[in-house]
Amino acid sequence: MLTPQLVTLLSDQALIAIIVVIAAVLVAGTAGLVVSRRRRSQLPQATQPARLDTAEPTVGEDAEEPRDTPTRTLEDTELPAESPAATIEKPESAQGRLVRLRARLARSQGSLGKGLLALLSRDKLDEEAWEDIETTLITADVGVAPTQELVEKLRTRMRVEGVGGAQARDILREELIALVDPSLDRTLKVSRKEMQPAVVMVVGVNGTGKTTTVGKLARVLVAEDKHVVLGAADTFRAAAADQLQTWGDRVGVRTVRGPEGGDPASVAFDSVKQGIEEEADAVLVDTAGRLHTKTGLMDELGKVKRVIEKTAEVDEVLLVIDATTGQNGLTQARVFAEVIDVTGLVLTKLDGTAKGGIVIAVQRELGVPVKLVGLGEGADDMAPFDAEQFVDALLD
Ligand SMILES: Nc1nc2c(ncn2[C@@H]2O[C@H](COP(=O)(O)OP(=O)(O)OP(=O)(O)O)[C@@H](O)[C@H]2O)c(=O)[nH]1
Repeated sequence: MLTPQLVTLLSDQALIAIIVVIAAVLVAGTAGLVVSRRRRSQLPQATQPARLDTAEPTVGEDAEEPRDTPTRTLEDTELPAESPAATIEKPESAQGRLVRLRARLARSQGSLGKGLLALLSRDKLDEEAWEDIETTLITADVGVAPTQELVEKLRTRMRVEGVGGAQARDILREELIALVDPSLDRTLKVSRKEMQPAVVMVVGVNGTGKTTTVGKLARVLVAEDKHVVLGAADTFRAAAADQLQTWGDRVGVRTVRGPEGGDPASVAFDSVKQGIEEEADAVLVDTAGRLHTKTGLMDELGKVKRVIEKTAEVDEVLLVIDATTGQNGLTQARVFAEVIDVTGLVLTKLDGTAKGGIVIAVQRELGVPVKLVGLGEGADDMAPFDAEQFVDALLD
């Protein structure tokens, strides 16, 4: 028989037993979970390939959820106003630039200047030596007629004045300077007239460095505290206007542009109008040179000039020639000179050629002075041309 005490004792023991069993079950369960978690975390990721959803969109399904607001275009996006003053550069003044760039010129033209000097300083100047001098000059693109003229003068002076290393250098220097012609007026007409800005058109075959020249010239003028406006009349190549504007932005100069493929004459007109309104000192107009026929070129450049002249006089037409193109450059120069009155030449890339003689040849050919020379891709690597400094650099 179960007494009440026994019942109480039994139920206490049963209670304890139940608690022990529950505790054991709980402990075992927790341990199992920990172990399985550890195992999972120890498995290398690579062995757990993500499950791929292989359902592919079918025809008519949109790639993304339809939306009820239209996608914003680039034009709609407002850019934060930029403070122009923060990025404006202070260009180097043009004065003394040729002196800074002299070493570069000397390096590229070493074979011309030093080659001539070495030949002239020989103990015996025989026919062979004179022939070598002629070849050196022709190879440096001086041109046949100026070469013969120079050799003739050198021969006479060396005979009359006697030969010696130091004298040879002086004679050569004098005769080269005479050939480059220091008497030519190389001043750029870039000063404001009574009521109007000076207008400069920059022309030349594409790739010669026209846009770069306009940009560099703008810097020269800004360094002289001149107020400049740029005209991107090279509407042929979209990037040309961007390129020009970048040059302008760097020195805080406005660039007037038109639509891509638009009428260059109308952009030129607008830029001059802008220059007049802003009372600018100078308007520099970049033009396209990508014209294959002389008639096309004449039509375009002639029209640009005529349209500008409705409101202002064109003060300078600068023809840009790539010095590395040699005879080709001369041929191009001739064509341009036939279609427009060129007032000055810009010889670019003189740093990249040993043929500095092109300065002499092209001036002779066109009867127009070289006014500027490009001596590198740097923003201030363009200098006003000076006959004496140029020859000194050749003979350095
Ligand atoms: N080394 C050197 N490179 C130059 C000089 N001048 C211009 N260049 C380079 O020549 C290349 C052509 O210059 P651009 O100014 O684009 O020529 P462009 O005549 O305006 O050409 P288009 O716009 O295509 O008609 C650029 O890479 C310039 O950096 C120079 O004096 N020396």
